[in-house]
Amino acid sequence: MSVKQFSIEEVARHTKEGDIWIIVDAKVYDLSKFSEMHPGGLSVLLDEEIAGKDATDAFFSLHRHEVLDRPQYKRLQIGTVVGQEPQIFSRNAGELSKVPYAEPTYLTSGYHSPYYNEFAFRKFVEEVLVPDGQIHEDDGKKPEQKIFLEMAKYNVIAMRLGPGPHLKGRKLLGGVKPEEFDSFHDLIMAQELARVHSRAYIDGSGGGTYIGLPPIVNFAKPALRDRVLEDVFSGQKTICLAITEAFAGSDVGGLRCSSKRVSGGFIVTGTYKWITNGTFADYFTTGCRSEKGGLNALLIERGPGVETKPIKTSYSATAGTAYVTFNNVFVPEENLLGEENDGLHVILSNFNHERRVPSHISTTHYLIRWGMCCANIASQRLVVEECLKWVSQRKVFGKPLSSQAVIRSKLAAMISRVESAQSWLENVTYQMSHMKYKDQAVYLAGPIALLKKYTTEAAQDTARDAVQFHRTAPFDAVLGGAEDVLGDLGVRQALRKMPRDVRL
Ligand code: HEM
Repeated sequence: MSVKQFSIEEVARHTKEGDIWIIVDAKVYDLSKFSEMHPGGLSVLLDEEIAGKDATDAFFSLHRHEVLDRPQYKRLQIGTVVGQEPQIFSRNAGELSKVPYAEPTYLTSGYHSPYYNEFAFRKFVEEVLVPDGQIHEDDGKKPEQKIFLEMAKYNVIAMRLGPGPHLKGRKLLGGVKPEEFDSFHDLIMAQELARVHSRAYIDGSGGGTYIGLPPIVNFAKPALRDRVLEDVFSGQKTICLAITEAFAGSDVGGLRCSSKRVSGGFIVTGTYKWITNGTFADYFTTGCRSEKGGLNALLIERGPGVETKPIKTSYSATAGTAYVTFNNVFVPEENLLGEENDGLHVILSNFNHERRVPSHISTTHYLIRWGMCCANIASQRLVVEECLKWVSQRKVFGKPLSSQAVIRSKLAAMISRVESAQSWLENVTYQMSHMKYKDQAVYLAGPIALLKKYTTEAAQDTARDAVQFHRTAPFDAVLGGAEDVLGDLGVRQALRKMPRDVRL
């Protein structure tokens, strides 16, 4: 389709209320009708530097590029400027970013990595998960059923459980052979999933499976295991892990929910809180107190006596976080996981991607912590990319933010943090993929705990720096002058007042 072309002089004739044209990146926009509805107001568009002019710099100093890609604004474009070509393009789904440090080195042109072969997951994330994620991050609803089916089609649900025998015989996304799927594939998936920009949605689309299914893989009787695995891996049903109580928090040893032996099974009564995916899960992997004082690990199926209510958390309700009540629920014998009264072992061995391994309380969560590090570091990298873009396009007093040394110094710290965390993560992942499973807990639980500590501390520093660039929360830290700018102002004033007659 040919695009209409306008001369700069023609655009310059449209400068009045009800008749405003502007140019952004060689594209001509007719804002005549939109100007009344413009969230930034009419007057800024009527400004003599804007109406009828090339407003590219002013536009990118205030908006993200994606504003122009939204259908309702895209149609405001009526043509292009004669002799000019657009220079700014959005990255297509699956493509790599060209912004420095926006990709780990193994994905950056010109760099090498000792660790990775190619594995394409980004296209799936950006084409399938991102659009649905953006909708449900806002409306708080469960990810669409078609998303579970799409993930199932490429065995993504099974892959999100990490390497292990559950992948055997499956055709995996990216053509990876099941026996070759290792911790680095796992890392790539976790990091690419962070691109959805919605932690809650990622949890909603598989968080419960990640922690609720391993006990089934490892401890359920074959008939139950095969049925549940088929239901979950095919995207038909979902599972969650219910082991945190209002009374006990995450202290599984202190669980109060009770399971009483009856003919053919157990009767379960109790409540669980903060259960990810609980509002919609079909299966609940639980630990319940046994009459002998230990725990019974049971798979409870949604049915009579099972009630789930959403609870408010600090992230979106799309994760399906629930308060779960079991009221005299009958659980058949075949849904017992592992041995009776030995549920603590089942629960503490959880998060193992592979077979049954004796576990120790202090090492229990190391794999889940490793997964959190992957996602967290990837999110920090996204922040670095956003900040690099913003400081280059945002103009203050006629100069980009990046012209300020204090801004560049913050960026240097952000980049250093993310690169060091990624290198440490890759080293730990290399150990994971070369160590026998039973050795991992012994050698890696400590380093992963430290990596997690370093990563989350770094993320908080990076988030604090980033909001200074973007003029958003934390409220008082920016209102009345951003901390870094005020710090610089204070020191510069002190330096001006330095007496000439003092020396060390
Ligand atoms: C194609 C043209 C434009 C479209 C579609 C557009 C759209 C929008 C939208 C959707 C917002 C809400 C915030 C956001 O989503 O980023 C916004 C805010 C704003 N726009 Fe525009 N805009 C256009 C051109 C301009 C121009 C040329 C200026 C010139 C100065 C301008 C000034 C502003 C201001 C001051 C705000 C408020 C920003 C803030 O709250 O920080 N806009 N615009």
